[in-house]
Amino acid sequence: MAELRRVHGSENTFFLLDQTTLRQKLDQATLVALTQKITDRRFGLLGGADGMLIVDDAPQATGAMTVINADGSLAKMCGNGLRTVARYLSEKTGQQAFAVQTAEAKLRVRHVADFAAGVPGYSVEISPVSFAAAALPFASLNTQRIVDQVLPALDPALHFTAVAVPNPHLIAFVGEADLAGEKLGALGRRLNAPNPYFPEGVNVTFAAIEGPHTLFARTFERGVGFTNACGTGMAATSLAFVLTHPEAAALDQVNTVYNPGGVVKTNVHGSGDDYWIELIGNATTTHLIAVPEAALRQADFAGAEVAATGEAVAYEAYVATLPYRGLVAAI
Ligand SMILES: N[C@@H](CCC[C@H](N)C(=O)O)C(=O)O
Repeated sequence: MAELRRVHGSENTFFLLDQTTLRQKLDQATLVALTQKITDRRFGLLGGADGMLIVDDAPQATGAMTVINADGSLAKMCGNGLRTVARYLSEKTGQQAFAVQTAEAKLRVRHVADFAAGVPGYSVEISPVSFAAAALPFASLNTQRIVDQVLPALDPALHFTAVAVPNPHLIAFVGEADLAGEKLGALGRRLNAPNPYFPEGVNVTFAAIEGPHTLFARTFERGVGFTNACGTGMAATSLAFVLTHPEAAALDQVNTVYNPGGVVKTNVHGSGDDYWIELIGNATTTHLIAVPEAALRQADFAGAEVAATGEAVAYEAYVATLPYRGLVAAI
């Protein structure tokens, strides 16, 4: 039997598969086909998910994480997913603080004991950070760097910041009306279809500044569409917040970033162009799924045994205590 987990960070949902527990590892094409089928919102397992997290061995880290978006595309990083992988590896190995190998970097992760009552929390490092056009990549925008800039080709008035962490993000600070309106979806769809500006697509986040060190963020994700939260998006947005709104945010200060699925804490560190961001939030396991390995290879879940962990109840009770639930309902 193979074991899968359904996990989430701020209700950004994934299926987690540890390749090291299989008799024979799944190849890349099989993993992509499995991801597309299991995450499908209409026909997938447990209502689908936003993507798949593949755990594997790593020579110089406790484990490795590969991220596959719901559409089958590979992602360089996933902040919410990394917290759930950190939890999985922490419980597997007994380690509280260790490193996980991701596509471009070995990142530090650690257990956070006091995130919220009944809600396991983890802290993860988001890096490397780059503003270079080639790192996102972007083109045809008459600039080599986008920080607090109006880009008439994208919108006549919004001020954008673009940063790779190392997956690509485009951020604009907006009023709450634009969080709920059509603008984010239209821009996200446009920049994730064939387009001359972000040829590999981009995660687009709109964020409202709710007070000092406080944001509400909503993301249209590359390879997925709207998600309840994007961890790297909230980390990248926190960096943009520090750089463009010094009256409300600063380096080495904790930010609270609310999102449709919950809340995270961020802290931006570094200087010059050398930044990294700490992302702290829940790492919730909602289901354990046992499926014969042969069926897993065929993405056949007809005989899967699914057991709820009960953690969803504690998480929902926690989220109900958070502010901005009226805004969430309007989104
Ligand atoms: N939800 C994730 C990001 C997942 C990858 C993204 N869609 C991409 O393709 O870059 C997060 O929590 O960071």
